[in-house]
Amino acid sequence: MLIKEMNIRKMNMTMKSPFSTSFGTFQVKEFLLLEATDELGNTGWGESTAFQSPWYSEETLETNLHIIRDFLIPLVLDKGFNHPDEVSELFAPLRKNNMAKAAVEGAIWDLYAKRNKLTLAEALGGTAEKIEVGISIGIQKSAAELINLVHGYVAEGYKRMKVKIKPGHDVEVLRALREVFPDVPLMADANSAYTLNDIKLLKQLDEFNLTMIEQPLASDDIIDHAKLQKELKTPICLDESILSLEDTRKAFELGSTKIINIKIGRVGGLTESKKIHDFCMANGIPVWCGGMLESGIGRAHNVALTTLPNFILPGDTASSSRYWEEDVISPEVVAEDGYITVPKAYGIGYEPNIEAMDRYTVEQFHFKSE
Ligand SMILES: O=C(O)CCC(=O)C1=CC=C[C@@H](O)[C@@H]1C(=O)O
Ligand SMILES: [Mg+2]
Repeated sequence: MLIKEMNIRKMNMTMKSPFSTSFGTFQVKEFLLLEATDELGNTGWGESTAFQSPWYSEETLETNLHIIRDFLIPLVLDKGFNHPDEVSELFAPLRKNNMAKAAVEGAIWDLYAKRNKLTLAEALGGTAEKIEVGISIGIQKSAAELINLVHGYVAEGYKRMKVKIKPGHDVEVLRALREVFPDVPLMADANSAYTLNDIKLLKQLDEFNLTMIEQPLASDDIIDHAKLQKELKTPICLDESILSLEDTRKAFELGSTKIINIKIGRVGGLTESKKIHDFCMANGIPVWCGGMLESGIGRAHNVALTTLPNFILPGDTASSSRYWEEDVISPEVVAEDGYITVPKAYGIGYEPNIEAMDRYTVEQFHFKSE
């Protein structure tokens, strides 16, 4: 498989409603889509999950554009690959920049699957025909508004509710939710908003029977999380702190986490995601697939990854229509009664909707080998 062309699209799409977390609020989403073409004219698609601002991680849309254009594309262009696992080996000498790497690697995984007449799920070794999904709900102005939203998502059949918390918006909100929904699978994501000084408060969360608390402490920490886990009944799930298989191993050995949220972009691609999945499966740590408010391309990659057997807990990959008036794939991703049926078409299994894509493309950068 020889990579002959790469195209970068800078996208600008507006979400139906703003999304608020402990680190900020956004509604306009600018991101990159990547298209790789081989010598036979097959194409594959990838998405960068970096946001415009370095809130969730240090990567941004612009740092990704720089790394992809100036470092990653020159490495893959005119290069032959037998398997997409070779891409992450090729990128290994370049430090971090995982979301940039994952975008390019993802396009090559899709290309590889299509070229070999496999679904991306099959290419990864996944077998599930449908996957269970939950929903992630941003911080709302009032508990009443949150309760209202949760009523709607429960009625739609989503398998678990994830709510965002931050200091001043935690115990009372969860208590209000639990009063109305005593049995709904519920978890809280703090996006690193607390420190060990908040142990007393975090211990109070044990009374709400949460499936897990996601990333309560610093985004680069695994030491304090281990101390906190000893004090909590509620399992800790690490998100931001886990950038690789190595991080996973260390967090597991320290006892910092009982569950891992795998985000393809955060860990540098599907190959690393699979390694983390396999390690967790061997060590009895359940995993689930996190979301980064992706368009259909990234969403399709998440669906494929989730078909691996240790994705035991429902992920964040909700229907396209939960985020977008119009998605950039056809058909759109649809969750029915909390399940997404894994598509049977080759590669990511959803067709890029080029007409729609063009409407949201602000700039393109094309690279072609002679
Ligand atoms: O619906 C989704 O795609 C998940 C959204 C979500 O929960 C997150 C997206 C981006 C950054 C964070 O706020 C958060 C997370 O940390 O998991
Ligand atoms: Mg998170």
